[in-house]
Amino acid sequence: MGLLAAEAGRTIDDGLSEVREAVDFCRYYAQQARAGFAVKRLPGPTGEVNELSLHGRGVFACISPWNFPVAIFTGQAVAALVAGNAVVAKPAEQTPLVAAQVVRWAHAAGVPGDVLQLLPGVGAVGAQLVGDTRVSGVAFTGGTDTARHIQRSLAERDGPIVPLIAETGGLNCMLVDATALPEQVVDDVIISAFQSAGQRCSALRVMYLQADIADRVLEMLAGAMAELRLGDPSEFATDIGPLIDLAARQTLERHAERMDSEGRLVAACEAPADGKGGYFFPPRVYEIERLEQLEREVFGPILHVIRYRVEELPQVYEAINASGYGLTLGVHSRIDGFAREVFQATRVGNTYINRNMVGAIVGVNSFGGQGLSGTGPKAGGPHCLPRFATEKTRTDNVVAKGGNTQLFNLEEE
Ligand SMILES: NC(=O)c1ccc[n+]([C@@H]2O[C@H](COP(=O)([O-])OP(=O)(O)OC[C@H]3O[C@@H](n4cnc5c(N)ncnc54)[C@H](O)[C@@H]3O)[C@@H](O)[C@H]2O)c1
Ligand SMILES: N[C@@H](CCC=O)C(=O)O
Repeated sequence: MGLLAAEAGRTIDDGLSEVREAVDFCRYYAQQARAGFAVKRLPGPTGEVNELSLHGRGVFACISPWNFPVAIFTGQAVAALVAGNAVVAKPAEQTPLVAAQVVRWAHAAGVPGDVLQLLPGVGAVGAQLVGDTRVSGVAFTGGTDTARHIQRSLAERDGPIVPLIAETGGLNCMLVDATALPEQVVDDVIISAFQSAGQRCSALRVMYLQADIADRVLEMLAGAMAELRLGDPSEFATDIGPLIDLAARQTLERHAERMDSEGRLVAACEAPADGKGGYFFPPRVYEIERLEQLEREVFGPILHVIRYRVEELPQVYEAINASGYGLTLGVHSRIDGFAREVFQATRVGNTYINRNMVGAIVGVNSFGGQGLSGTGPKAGGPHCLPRFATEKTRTDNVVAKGGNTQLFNLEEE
């Protein structure tokens, strides 16, 4: 957790949840593999034995981002390993030290060195890895544009056709209706939009707020933001640490400049008293008119708010689906029917009702999106491991060896 704070700017809370998630991935995938990789007997005509089994594909390239440099790095690698593959793990260029530490521990725990190899380097190193025909599958987590590069590169490659598992970004929305409890909304919005300095793919980017309660909720949100403390991520008193690097801050500054003219600034947090030791960006909330004003994911602590009237809900669902992203979604309402309607009307991977929308737990909130947000299967979910494997069937005409012995063992009913 110390290394996570120093290298990735993760707060103590973030570090704790990352370590826990990494451990959860190890235990969950081990359990899933024991249950799911057992040979399955398939039905068939008498005298013929049919079996289905799962096998590793070969070498998997696991390419991970800097924002969960322990949990995602570990989750990808252990899923591929437990499915019977060897792994070349390429961490993000911003976080090679934590990755090296995880790999050292894996080797110390008994994973052979030639079965799990660390390949630190910049994006071009990942590109070279993907282009190598000895790689039999790619698990990627990162930006949507990078996933597209990888998909194109795999399509152009000679040799076997290999799977790409890609988990990417989101333009995540929350719908808050007039029956929601404002205090709970504000707590959950603060966590969803600003925890980890908004550097989570799952983070809330756009809150749709029913016009009838908007002023009150925004006033409370501004009050809660005034309590947030930015600073050294290794201090317990810190709520929000720095951004990952200067480029990230510059991107947010450019976006904020555009929002200053296109939107209305509702609230902004205080910069840390001593802004040294990191690229800080105090959280901000802007009110905007339409979701279409955001063309892509804004990866940091900037929340956008759109007021809506009940009769506009069909257009709200349409806008969310038309964005093409589909990662996380929040609903705050005390009307079950409304939450159900939102769930059914939107094409989104993870919907959270009356709670925050980050911090998916392995095996509980199996995580992953659709459309521009990823290919699936969900990380930490029951359908994940088979995608890392290849399937074989074995059909044996046992009659040819002297008969179907099973018939002799049948008991009379
Ligand atoms: N859906 C999810 O589960 C999930 C989880 C975490 C982060 N993310 C997304 O990740 C992004 C932030 O992470 P990032 O900035 O590290 O993403 P990124 O796409 O820039 O980099 C991710 C990884 O890809 C490598 N890479 C870059 N170019 C490559 C190429 N051409 N070929 C192969 N590999 C290449 C990088 O070196 C890094 O290891 C955000 O968009 C966020 O939403 C998604
Ligand atoms: N699984 C994490 C997000 C991973 C992406 O950054 C969450 O649910 O908050």
